[in-house]
Formats: sequence, C-alpha cells, structure tokens
Amino acid sequence: MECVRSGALDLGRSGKFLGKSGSTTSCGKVRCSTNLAGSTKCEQNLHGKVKPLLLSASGKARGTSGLVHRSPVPKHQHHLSVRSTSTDVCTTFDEDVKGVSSHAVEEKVGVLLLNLGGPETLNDVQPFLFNLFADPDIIRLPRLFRFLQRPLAKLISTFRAPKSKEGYASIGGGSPLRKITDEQANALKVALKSKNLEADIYVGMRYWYPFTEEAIDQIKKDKITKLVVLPLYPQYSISTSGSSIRVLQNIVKEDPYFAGLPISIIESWYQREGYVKSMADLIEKELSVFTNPEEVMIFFSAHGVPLTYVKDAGDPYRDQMEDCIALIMEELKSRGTLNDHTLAYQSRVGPVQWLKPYTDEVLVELGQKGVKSLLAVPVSFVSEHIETLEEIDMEYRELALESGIENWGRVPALGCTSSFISDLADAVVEALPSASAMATRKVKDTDSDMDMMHYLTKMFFGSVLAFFLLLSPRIISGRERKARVFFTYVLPIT
Ligand SMILES: C=CC1=C(C)c2cc3[nH]c(cc4nc(cc5[nH]c(cc1n2)c(C)c5CCC(=O)O)C(CCC(=O)O)=C4C)c(C)c3C=C
Ligand SMILES: [Fe+2]
Repeated sequence: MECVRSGALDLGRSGKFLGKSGSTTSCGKVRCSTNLAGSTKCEQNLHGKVKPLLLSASGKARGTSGLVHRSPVPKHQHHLSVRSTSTDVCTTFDEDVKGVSSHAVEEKVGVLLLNLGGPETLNDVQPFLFNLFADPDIIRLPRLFRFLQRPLAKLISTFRAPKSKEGYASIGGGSPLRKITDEQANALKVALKSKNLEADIYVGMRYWYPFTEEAIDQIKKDKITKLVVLPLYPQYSISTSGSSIRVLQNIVKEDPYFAGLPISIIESWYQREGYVKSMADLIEKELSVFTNPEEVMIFFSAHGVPLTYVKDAGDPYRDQMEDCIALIMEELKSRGTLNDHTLAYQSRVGPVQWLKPYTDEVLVELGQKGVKSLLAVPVSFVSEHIETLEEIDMEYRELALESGIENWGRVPALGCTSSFISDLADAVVEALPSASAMATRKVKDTDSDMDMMHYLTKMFFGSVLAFFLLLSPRIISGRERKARVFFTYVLPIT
C-alpha cells in the first residue's frame, strides 16, 4: 500500500492538540464518490427484524416508528440505502450538489478506514487524551457549557495522564493501533484487488495520527471520485463511529469537492455473516485449548459507554451489541458448540453510570458461583489495544483468578484474519453502487433533537449552575469556583 507523507496539512482549524510537529504518514487509496450530509436515516437489523433509527448529524439516534424509510427520494435529496443481507448502510443527504461530476473523469475508488487512534509514545498520552476529551461526542456538555469543553479537556487529560501512561507503559510504551490499522488497510487493498476492485485505502484516526483530516486532505489531492467510508467498529456508537462521521460531515459542509463526491458510509457491520463466522472461528479455536471445552463460560467483554448515551441520546450501541452476541452464539450453536455465555461492559471511566453489568463485577460473581473456566472475548473492537492487552489480559485475568476462576483464556482480536478482511472487502464492494453525492445541509445540533421539556430543564439548571460557578465572584472565591468545576466535571471522568 502506498503511504503518503502529509505534513503540509492544516489541522489548526480542527483545534486539535498535535502534541508533536512535523509531517505524518497517512496511508491508502481507492476510487469512488458520495455525499455526506446532515442527517442519517438508519435501520437496524435486530435478529432479522428491521428496527428503524433516525440518526442526526451528531450521530444521535432515536427510535422512529413513524419514519418512512424508503419513501420516494425528493428532488435534491439523495437517499443512500445500501443493504446487503448483512450490512446496514443508510444515509440521506439533502440539498444541492455542487462541483464534482464523477462520470466526466476516470473513476478512482477510495476507502476511508476510520479508527480511534492511540498514543505511540508515553509523551503522546496527554495530548492524545486532550483530543479525546475535547470531543463533544465523548464529553457531552450542555450547550450552555460548551465553552468549557477545551479547558475541561485540558484539566481532565492532565489528571488522567499518569494512570493512562502506566497502562501504555505496561504494553510496551504505546498503542499498537496505528500499526495494526495500517496492516488491515494493506490487507484490505489486496483483498479488494482479488475481487477485481482497485482501490486506494486511507486511514483516518479520530484522536491521533494519522488524523481523519489528513486522510481527507490526501483523498482530495488524489482526486478520488468515489469513496466508501468504513469505521473499524463493528457496532455503531455516538462516541466512536458517530464522532468520526461527524468530522466528515463538518468537512463536507465546507468543501465543494467533498460535497459533490459520491460517498457511501457503512455505519455498522456486526451483523455480516463473514464477521460473525470469523468471530465464531476464533472462539472455537480458543475453546479447544481448554481441557474440558464444553464447561467453559464464554465471556463477551465490550467497551462500555455512559448509560445516558443509550437512555437519553438514543445510542443504538447496546442493542447492536446484544444482537451481535446473539448472532455469534447462534452461529456457534449451529456448529454444535453449546456453551454458556454472558456479556459485560468494561473500561468505564469515573463514577457516572455506564452500561451494566460491569466486567469486573461479573467476573467476581462468576467466581463466587463456582465457574472454573472462562474464555474472555473482546467484542467491540477488531484490533488489539490497551483495553485487551492491559485491562483484559492483566487486570481482569488477575481479578478472575483471585475470584476462584482457575482456567482463563482470551480470544485474540480479529486483526488481519483473512476471512474477516475478505468480508470487509465484500462490504466495500456491496456499498459502492449506493455511493452518492453527499451535499451540504444544515447540520442539526444535537440539542435540537431533544424534546422541549428536556431542553428547558437543561437550560434552567445550566443557568443556575453557571451563575453559581462563574458569575458570582462574591459568593464563591476563585479557588472554590475551580474546585466546584473540578468536582462537577473532572472528578467523574478521571
Ligand atoms: C467501541 C469501542 C470504544 C468505545 C465505545 C469507547 C468509548 C469511550 N472511551 C472513553 C475513554 C477512553 N478511551 C480510551 C481509549 C480507547 N477507547 C477505545 C475504544 C472505545 N472507546 C480504543 C480503541 C482506545 C484506544 C486504545 C489504545 O490502544 O490506544 C482512553 C485512553 C486509555 C485510557 O486511559 O484508558 C480513554 C480515557 C470514553 C469516555 C468513552 C465513551 C464516552
Ligand atoms: Fe474508549
């Protein structure tokens, strides 16, 4: 795969903390085009049932029983609805399409792989954390407090950095994510070629190098005419795929080239047969290592999100996760593997409620109940990273053994498993025909989707809080004010 130096990129407007200066590498290429715009209509296929979702520009999702999904496409509206038997991709974009006309030029297909990114050295940890916490899809402040996003990110990243550094130090001093994602990009390019699709693959990370903005810049320089966007998260969450897609939407809004470029976004792909079978293969293989495989508890551990994402913002993540586990277990059952299984959520940050049950608590309970053999299966991410290598392999393993579990195993992340990469390539090929220009549209703010009472309540309490914290110097001294901000926002996250 070609890797392109892209040091000239202006990331200043994105407000990211670059941490280090100089050029970086972004990789990949293909040919295609589409339009990415303000809102996304999406259907979620749960156990064969189609559950409609409406995703706003911010990635917010709501159940939409009244939503007509395949209504006729109005003038100036491009309804992207790529559905294979196993992939949900439905994206609607409005407004005039300016600029690019793909049939006038030779088609050049691009595939943009979106991922989170991770610090490559211990010095990168704090600026990486700053970028993460500065993301309004990670720390969701009420509109009134958005001006605090960056100061809070600075504060939280500074407090969190020592703990994170310890974790990264224990896995060799940095995240393996970039290397693995580049390998996946290479493997995908080869797999696509074997399916007769010449494509350039680009890697765009949300919080570290190569940033999504760099990949986007390269796509434009390479004059890609059709683009497939593939987040490397099997399940959709506002905090992961949603956040990265929002970055794209913001770019598309401002850039006529991208506004006219046909784009197809594969929002989630956990339900693809190839993915489900690849996961089942890995599980079967690791089960066979145990002396009595049939007695092993299959323990799916997914990265958590704060409960409010699912309850208030309509994040489909938990539903998709549960559906994903059911599909993998069905596949195993069809092969005669009838083990017990359970799902829990890991990696919570701070004392706010996250999706339950929590991995650490369930491990202790299982030990107390007399479970002796356990196979941990990381399920929300397809690369090894700090939460598999440190949290599962070290912390949870130790906790499980202390709790009475005697035989421990862990399924590796999919990485470059050939059946999995081949399935991703199929997903790209299937998505291509639906790529369409994603013209600009007024992007709805997250808050505008909120019902009026919720919004007014937030405004009221936000104003009261703002008064006490910021506008009342005589009531609260400067030091106390800082302390209150700290206890309200920072402590829960560190
Ligand atoms: C599906 C995967 C992930 C979800 C959902 C997710 C949500 C989420 N994460 C944080 C906070 C942190 N995440 C960190 C690193 C990190 N997170 C994921 C995946 C998901 N996060 C990955 C792949 C990584 C990178 C790992 C690497 O190897 O570099 C970190 C930094 C590490 C640490 O200090 O623990 C933080 C912090 C929140 C708050 C959140 C949902 C709102
Ligand atoms: Fe995370």
